[in-house]
Amino acid sequence: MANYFNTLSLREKLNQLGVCEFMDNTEFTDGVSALIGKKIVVVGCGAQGLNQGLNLRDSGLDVSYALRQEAIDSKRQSWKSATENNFTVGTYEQLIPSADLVINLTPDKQHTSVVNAVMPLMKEGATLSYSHGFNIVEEGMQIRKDITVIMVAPKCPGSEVRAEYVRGFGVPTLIAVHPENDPEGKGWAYAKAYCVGTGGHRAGVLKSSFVAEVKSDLMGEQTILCGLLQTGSILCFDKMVEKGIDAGYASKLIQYGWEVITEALKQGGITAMFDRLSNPAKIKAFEISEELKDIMRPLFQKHQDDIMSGEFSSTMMADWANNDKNLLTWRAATGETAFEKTPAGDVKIAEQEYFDNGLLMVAMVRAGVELAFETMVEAGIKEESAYYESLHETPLIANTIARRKLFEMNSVISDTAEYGCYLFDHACKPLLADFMTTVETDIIGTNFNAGKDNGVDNRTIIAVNEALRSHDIEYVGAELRQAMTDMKAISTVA
Ligand SMILES: NC(=O)C1=CN([C@@H]2O[C@H](COP(=O)(O)OP(=O)(O)OC[C@H]3O[C@@H](n4cnc5c(N)ncnc54)[C@H](OP(=O)(O)O)[C@@H]3O)[C@@H](O)[C@H]2O)C=CC1
Ligand SMILES: CC(=O)[C@](C)(O)C(=O)O
Ligand SMILES: [Mg+2]
Ligand SMILES: [Mg+2]
Repeated sequence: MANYFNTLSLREKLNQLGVCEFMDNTEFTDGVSALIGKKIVVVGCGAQGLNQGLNLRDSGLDVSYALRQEAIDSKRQSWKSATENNFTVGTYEQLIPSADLVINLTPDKQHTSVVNAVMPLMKEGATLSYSHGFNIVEEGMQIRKDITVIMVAPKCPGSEVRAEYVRGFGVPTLIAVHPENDPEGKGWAYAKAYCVGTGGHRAGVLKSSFVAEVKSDLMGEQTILCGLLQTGSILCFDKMVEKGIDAGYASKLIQYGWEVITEALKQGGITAMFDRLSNPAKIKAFEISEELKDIMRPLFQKHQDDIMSGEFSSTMMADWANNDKNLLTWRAATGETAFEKTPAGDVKIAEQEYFDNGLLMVAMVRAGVELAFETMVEAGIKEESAYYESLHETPLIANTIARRKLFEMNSVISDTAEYGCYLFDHACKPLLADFMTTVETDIIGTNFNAGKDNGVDNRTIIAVNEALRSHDIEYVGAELRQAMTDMKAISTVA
């Protein structure tokens, strides 16, 4: 198999990268009806598998799980998750032949072997679905021509797919039909019904393509969503401890700080997040984020270039062939960092304090969100897709860090995202080394406003406010958030 994207002409590459149509509510008036009475069989019951299945069942659909024999025999976690939630569990041979929709939610590295095992068992005219385009685009997997191939990709970690659904909201979702596999023309009806079943239509849905999804998802996860939050957590923690801040305090400020500051981001964009700072702090955080953007821009561009060329995929697939040696080594090393090994202190931190004592974190979030958005759009990804993949998903990843630090984030995200996160982290830490030598506790660990009056130069604050609100991400974000009428505020740790 060859990388499907690399077989396309430049014109077709740009066409497929540019597929992105916002689908408003009127597109979903049929709800889940296209899938009522259909047998849905989910292969894999992990982060996405369990949580999507719970949502689909709660939406009235017939869901069961086909697990690999060894998961059943040795009662692995996936078997426990499916049976403890009272789902029917069976083998491929037992459940696939009668399935109308087979949802493949196994790890990307297993897709080729899983699809090769499952496809011969699928009945004529069945549908196969993915939540990430890697197997089709980066590996060029060929699917039997009578099978419809669709994608429903939540722009969110599995745990939050469920958490937002339970709150009565949902998560932004990209849906697609593989142009090579829509023999009966039913792909979009199935993809829309499946998307409604997960609650995605309440947050926002883009009619996308396998190419547009994979090239943006890899970029978002490697840079702003996981990579920068990992690098930022480690660098900020080490800096505070180096400067004598209590380690328990430093740990708590970071573990919960990303969630608190990005809750403002989720509700009102970068402008709203910066508005939580005093004027002097806003100007300082703006200046820091401009400097961080200049330092990190080449690294963001390198990640996007390597994703577009297929260089990233071949690097990661070499590790698959080497039994995930790098992934497992880097996962263990992350667990040994001081931030991961220092529990959050039993200390009260007021919600506002996370902003006043965390200017560097606010600056990192702005720098990362804007850089990821700019780099994706420059590479041919449309703004709506880039928004969901950068600004909106950052708070959802931050929710996982608030639960159990980087361990939780790296457990809940896919192995593909985790691998890319470590690649970014290894390159970004040295890149920021010189900058970090200039950092004092006034921008991370203590209240920036202490001992200062609130005065600023009028022209400076006017220019900063204009720069923050005039970024393209703020316009597309305001539009997309208007459609998020069901968005719920989450209670953040004070
Ligand atoms: N994680 C996330 O938040 C997101 C993931 N995605 C995509 O969703 C898909 C699933 O990812 P994710 O939920 O993270 O995966 P997980 O690693 O969380 O779960 C994988 C599941 O597949 C099973 N599995 C592992 N190896 C095999 C195998 N060889 N054959 C059959 N089943 C196997 C595992 O069960 P066991 O090991 O017990 O057999 C587990 O149930 C991927 O395509 C990913 O890119 C998309 C958006 C976000
Ligand atoms: C959670 C998500 O959207 C990721 C980061 O793309 C993934 O886990 O692959
Ligand atoms: Mg993603
Ligand atoms: Mg991903």
